[in-house]
Amino acid sequence: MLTGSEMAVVDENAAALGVPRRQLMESSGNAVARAVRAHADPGSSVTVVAGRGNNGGDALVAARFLDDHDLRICLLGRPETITTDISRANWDALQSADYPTEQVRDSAGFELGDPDLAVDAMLGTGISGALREPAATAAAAMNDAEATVLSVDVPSGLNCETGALVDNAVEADHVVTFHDTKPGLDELAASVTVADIGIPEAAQRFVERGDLQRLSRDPASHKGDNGEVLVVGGGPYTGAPALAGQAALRAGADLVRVAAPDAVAREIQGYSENLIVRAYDGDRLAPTHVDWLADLAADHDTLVLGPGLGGAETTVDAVGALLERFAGTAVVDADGLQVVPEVETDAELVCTPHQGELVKMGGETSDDWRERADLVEAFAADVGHTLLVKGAYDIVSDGERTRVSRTGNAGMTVGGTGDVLAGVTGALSCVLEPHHAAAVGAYANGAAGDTVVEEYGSGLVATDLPEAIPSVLWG
Ligand SMILES: NC(=O)C1=CN([C@@H]2O[C@H](COP(=O)(O)OP(=O)(O)OC[C@H]3O[C@@H](n4cnc5c(N)ncnc54)[C@H](O)[C@@H]3O)[C@@H](O)[C@H]2O)[C@H](O)CC1
Ligand SMILES: [K+]
Repeated sequence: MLTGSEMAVVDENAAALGVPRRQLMESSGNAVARAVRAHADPGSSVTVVAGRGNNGGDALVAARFLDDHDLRICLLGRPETITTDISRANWDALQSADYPTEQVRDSAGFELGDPDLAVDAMLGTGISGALREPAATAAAAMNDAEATVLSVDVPSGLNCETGALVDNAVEADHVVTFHDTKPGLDELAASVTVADIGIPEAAQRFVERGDLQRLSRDPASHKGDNGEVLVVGGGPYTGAPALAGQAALRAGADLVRVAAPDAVAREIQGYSENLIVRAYDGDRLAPTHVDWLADLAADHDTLVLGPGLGGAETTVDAVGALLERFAGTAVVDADGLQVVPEVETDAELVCTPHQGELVKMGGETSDDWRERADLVEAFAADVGHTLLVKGAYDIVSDGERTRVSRTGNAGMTVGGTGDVLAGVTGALSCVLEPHHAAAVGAYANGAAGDTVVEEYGSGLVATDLPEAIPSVLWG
């Protein structure tokens, strides 16, 4: 099942893979015509009621496949107000070929008549709110008529995010929906057909630019709030937490604090005035710091745990103890990773191992990315957390859903790029669910690398990446 917004992601990913929406619409229209023929004999009367969006466009395509029917095509609105170029092109094609089209200017101008079958192509995934005129009048007429009603994609009036029906929705007898079923279709009395419209499986498997749409939508729980990130890192190393922090800021976090040992706090602050550095005593993380850190972490949306902490036993113990106390979302990287398989935590973790670290955690890997994807999925299910396994193809899995990001290049094997990824993923976790944050994080980090490699070639360094992140994420 796919919601309308998930469908839009897949749709744009298909376009990124070379299958543009116009081509999909041609397939949708063809599928609609097949459904019409299944429910209306040749020679019977068919009235197409098309809205001004792409849902209408699907039916305008279908009309070209229905020359054996007694056809009437009503557009709800003026052709100049058709909302998309591809729908307008299909409207124009009907004009050129002299199909029987009509324009409905207002509700008084609509007369359904008595067709054998009515095609409801008024509204699909683009709906908001109850049906407005003239769609409302047209829906009522379809519901009152004897005609068989065939809805395109969903009955007009079904909210494709929630599955809820508005009060004045179309009551469909049949629905032909595209690519996958939609929320709410199961509960209808209608028969539902899912048509394959030629969206490649890769549009769902690979993270592509369509996934970036997630950033402009949805995060209802954080309205206007782009998040506060706490980086717990540093000690033996100082660059890593600074890189993670700067990357989190470039990925849209409002505030980034870095908690670090006071022996290195000034040095970390010295890298950037944008970071807020909070110091704890000593020169590396130890269990005595956990109470203070747990309280601090609770005031943040996400925790990025690991960059530059080092692998001292006391530090690793402290990481485990901190995760036991933490109940939010944490991105765990580097030396923090080894505690994850054993730790008891209420936190949702995004673990970002490279393949060597994955094996140390107890996971398996393979040179074949498809096999690796299956292995990562199984291991993610085992540990009960999201894994982002870095490689030429990054694999992201929460144990059920598995995505592959193919951005990035050989120049990114330089030190520090993983710290950038952890920071970006931490910031995105403030506004997206962990699985999507990891997928978009992997994509954006690699795409930033692909941007800067053009200038620096194999001389690119990790500090080049954060600056390239904003244009990747927000164009
Ligand atoms: N996603 C895909 O892969 C494909 C989808 N196809 C079809 O496209 C529609 C979605 O098209 P879209 O243009 O985004 O939206 P709609 O046509 O559903 O509606 C937009 C249109 O409706 C007006 N509007 C919004 N709310 C209301 C309302 N309550 N009352 C009246 N009018 C309303 C809005 O102003 C716009 O004018 C999808 O369902 C598929 O059918 C592709 O063809 C194939 C690929
Ligand atoms: K519809």
